[in-house]
Amino acid sequence: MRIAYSVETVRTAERELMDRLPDGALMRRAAAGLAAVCVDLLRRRGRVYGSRVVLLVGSGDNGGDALYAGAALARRGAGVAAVLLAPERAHAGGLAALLGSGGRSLDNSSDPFDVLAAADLVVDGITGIGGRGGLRPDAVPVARAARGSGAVVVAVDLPSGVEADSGEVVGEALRADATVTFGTYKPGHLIDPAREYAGATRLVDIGLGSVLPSVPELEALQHADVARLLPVPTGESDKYRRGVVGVVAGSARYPGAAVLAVAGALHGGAGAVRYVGPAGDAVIARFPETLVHAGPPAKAGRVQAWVVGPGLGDEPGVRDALASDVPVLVDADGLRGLDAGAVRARTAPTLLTPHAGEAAALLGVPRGEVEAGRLAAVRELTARYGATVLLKGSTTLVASPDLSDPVRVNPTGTPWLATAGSGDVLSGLTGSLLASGLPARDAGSVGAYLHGLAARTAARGAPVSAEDVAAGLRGAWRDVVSGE
Ligand SMILES: NC(=O)C1=CN([C@@H]2O[C@H](COP(=O)(O)OP(=O)(O)OC[C@H]3O[C@@H](n4cnc5c(N)ncnc54)[C@H](OP(=O)(O)O)[C@@H]3O)[C@@H](O)[C@H]2O)[C@@H](O)CC1
Ligand SMILES: Nc1ncnc2c1ncn2[C@@H]1O[C@H](COP(=O)(O)OP(=O)(O)O)[C@@H](O)[C@H]1O
Ligand SMILES: [K+]
Repeated sequence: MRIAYSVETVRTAERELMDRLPDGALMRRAAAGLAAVCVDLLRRRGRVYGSRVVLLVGSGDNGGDALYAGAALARRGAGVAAVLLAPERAHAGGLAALLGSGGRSLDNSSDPFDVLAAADLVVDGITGIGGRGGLRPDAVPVARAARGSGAVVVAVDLPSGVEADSGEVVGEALRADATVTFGTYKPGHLIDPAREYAGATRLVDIGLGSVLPSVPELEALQHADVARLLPVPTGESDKYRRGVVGVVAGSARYPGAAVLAVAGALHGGAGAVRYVGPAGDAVIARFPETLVHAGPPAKAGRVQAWVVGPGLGDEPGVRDALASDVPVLVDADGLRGLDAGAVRARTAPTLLTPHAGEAAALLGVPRGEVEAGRLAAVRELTARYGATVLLKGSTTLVASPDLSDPVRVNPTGTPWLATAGSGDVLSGLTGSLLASGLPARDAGSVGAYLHGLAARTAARGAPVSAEDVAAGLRGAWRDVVSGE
């Protein structure tokens, strides 16, 4: 499991650890890890000795890390120059170490832009967890010059300008090729758009693990975590014990959504899929194993979980599903005008699966606001609806209404998933996991994980259709179980 903590928690833990260690020990550990990554990157491009390294140094400890790492690189023969954005406030110990190791700081007469243009590697130490509100105007020109040079850009702790706690990028930020972070990931490393600015992220152990609380802010499942959650039939199982998932989807206009949701549902571990709606013929033609019923859901027979909404148009069904006493996943058209009171009144779990546009409509805000602030949006939705929410998109998040549960971030997936109908497959799959007994947060995060993995494997750099994603689900399940 990859986990992330908020800045406040990280600072508290750092203080506790610092009290037990000699002065400067944490920064030395951080800088050593940072220097090792820089050495590795320089070696891949040639060699360390004689390479040209530029440090962008802000006024805080983030700049201190950069200076100490720069000193280590200078000792190995790199030519290291520091661009001090606030010369009088640069980390004194770090600056002394750099100068003492043969590095230099650029004074006012030197042109940082020439030096940046010739750099092999730029270390971004402008801001880390202390940065707020995007890069300040004085930092913008050097940040742009760094990005515009042919150098590899390595961010210290976080790409300067991104918001560590939310993953938001509210102004200009410096896009890195790699980010070296310390002690633990922060939300900005896992959530877009900040995650994209970070490039490949490496975590350096500085001993913080022993003082961090047991419950993180965010968690990202990995193969082994998902494998433990997958429902597997035993000798005692029969199709009803494995769970029946009811799919209320499709309309005369969108029969395909019903087919795709059923395709997903057939791969989620339930023992049977019951389809309810007007697209029964299309469903049976493709999946004869489906139990079809024209509706309404209340008369369709017992199920262990409902999926309601994909391609539903104005067809009925949402109210029936919500009135049931089993878990319900509400997606797509089912989310239109969804009554928060009706959801809150339910005794069984509800899982809402909006994309950014649907989330924005539910919250009454512009879509861009949800895309820019995914974590805040998913939390607000769980609070308003008292339901578990899976917010789809470039970073899929799953949050439960219980605030003590870490928000789950899905680490699989590919932008090729942005294709019509792939969300229908996800809702069928996730509903099937709900029917086989997974709690809503687990069903949502396992569903997103398998879905993203199937898409990534199916795509391998080329476009995929929603059908391809559904067809890849069995392989994804096998990969997870076998640990590949
Ligand atoms: N604590 C520890 O044990 C360890 C900490 N470590 C390291 O310390 C880092 C945190 O250091 P930090 O707290 O000094 O803050 P930091 O990120 O350097 O920036 C704050 C400074 O930047 C400024 N500033 C703010 N916003 C800005 C903007 N938009 N654009 C430009 N400038 C802006 C602001 O200045 P002011 O507002 O005062 O003008 C403030 O002085 C952490 O990320 C990690 O790298 C590691 O060594 C491991 C051990
Ligand atoms: N840029 C992206 N990167 C990764 N995944 C994405 C991106 N955009 C969309 N997706 C994923 O693609 C799927 C699209 O679902 P949805 O928007 O409901 O489409 P549809 O309604 O056509 O089925 C979701 O699983 C979502 O997380
Ligand atoms: K930085």
